[in-house]
Amino acid sequence: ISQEENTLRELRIFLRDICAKLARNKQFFMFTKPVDIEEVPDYLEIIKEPMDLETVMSKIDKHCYICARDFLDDIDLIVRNALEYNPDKSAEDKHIRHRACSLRDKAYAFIKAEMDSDFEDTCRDIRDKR
Ligand SMILES: CC(=O)c1csc(NC(=O)C2C[NH2+]C2)n1
Repeated sequence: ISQEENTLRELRIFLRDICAKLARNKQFFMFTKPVDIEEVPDYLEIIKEPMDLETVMSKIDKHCYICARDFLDDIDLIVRNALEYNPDKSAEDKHIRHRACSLRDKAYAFIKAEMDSDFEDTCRDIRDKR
């Protein structure tokens, strides 16, 4: 098995651990599964590229992420979608926007804490030459 495959396997192990920790957090339950269109019928009229933590987990297993940056781009998409769909001054919208910002900060903090930067640099080199 090539050194590249060893590196990408280790990346997947890191990302599964971080994604599981985010999905376990009760604060983020509204981000753990795709929005139910029966419950929120206008969601797909507003949000053109839905994303959620269960989908992120399945993308890890499908080898969609070659570096932590790719993973964080999908976390940022979850956050952006929540901010766009919940723009109002209402307490409910403010609450969801606050949780979305907390999700982003926790994800970035876990990556920074658990991944040394030269490991990410190695992953970027693999991505950039593919
Ligand atoms: C995942 C996500 O961002 C989401 C799910 S429901 C929701 N918002 C509401 O249900 C209403 C509060 N203002 C609209 N946002």
